[in-house]
Amino acid sequence: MDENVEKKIDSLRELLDQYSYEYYVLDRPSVPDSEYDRLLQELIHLEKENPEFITPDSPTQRIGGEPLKGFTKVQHRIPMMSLANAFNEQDLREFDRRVRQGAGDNVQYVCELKFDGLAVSLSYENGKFVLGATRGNGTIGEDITSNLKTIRSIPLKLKEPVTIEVRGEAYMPKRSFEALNKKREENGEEPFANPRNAAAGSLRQLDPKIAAERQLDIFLYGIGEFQGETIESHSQGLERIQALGLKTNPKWRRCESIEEVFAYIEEWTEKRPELPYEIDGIVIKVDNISQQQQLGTTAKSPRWSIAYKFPAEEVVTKLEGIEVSV
Ligand SMILES: CC(C)(CNC(=O)c1ccc(Oc2ccccc2)cc1)c1ccc2c(N)nc(N)nc2n1
Repeated sequence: MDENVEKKIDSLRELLDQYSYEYYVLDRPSVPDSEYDRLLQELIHLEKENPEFITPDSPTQRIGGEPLKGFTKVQHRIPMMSLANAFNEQDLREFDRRVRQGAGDNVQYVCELKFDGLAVSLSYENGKFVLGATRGNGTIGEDITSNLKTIRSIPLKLKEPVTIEVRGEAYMPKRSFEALNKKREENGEEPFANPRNAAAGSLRQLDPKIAAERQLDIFLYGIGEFQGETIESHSQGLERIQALGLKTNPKWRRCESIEEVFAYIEEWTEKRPELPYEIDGIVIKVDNISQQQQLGTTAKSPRWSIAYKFPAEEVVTKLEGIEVSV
């Protein structure tokens, strides 16, 4: 009897993981929600009757148990760095000149959208999600594993049993932000100023049930440690973590020159309002890893990457009838 139950539980988990991946990572569900819910209820029922088969990576374990008393500290083996800023074309040409000076003229860049959320690190051991942490001060962060487990686009099990630590940005989509603030105002609570604060506030909740209601999402954009595999370029790294079942943002692009970087910035300055999530700039990275190592880092940020920040949007406030722009 137990033999069949275990097989049934495993096949339900596999199916639910696949459906969850299609819905939350690919944004391309192959079954209606009702089918997913029916299978999940069946798995919950089977696990209740056979608790000895419950494993931490089961889809039923996403919303953990009791609220935490506090967050334990986590030391990042590889620091989580911040980005130097560029505000105009001249800053970017300066960056390009410095990169060519340090790594030679044959350099390619990768451009990515700069997500305006909370930088987090996800650790997987033999393909199982074991630790999620905030960036903190770059060296010491906080263990928010139970809250990150509630983000449906974070797989509890990778498509391969690798040991890897990846970095990315947890964020609140614009629609979730508007819905959350509407509810808060209806309940007489203080609305969040922006999706970034809302995401940070949600991940700082001690009760995972609250984080689970906040409909957060994530984009992974970097690899920290990767046991047994060497990555030659940043773009190859993005493709590899996507193949593992992790959610990356598809809008990244390889650029052969700083002129192509300008074109990418132009394109996304225009398209920014249509995006379903906030971005506050564009991140430019040298693609080749050995050139990254040649350029190295300062104490705070890599010399091979820079963030072009969009100009702060004009906020016009009416003060006693006169219009002022701040
Ligand atoms: C580039 C990096 C700063 C990540 N990289 C690192 O944190 C990092 C960490 C150790 C590094 O190298 C070291 C290795 C060992 C010791 C010291 C440094 C290099 C980069 C970054 C930061 C924020 C980003 C963001 N909001 N959006 C996108 N799209 N990309 C982003 N990329």
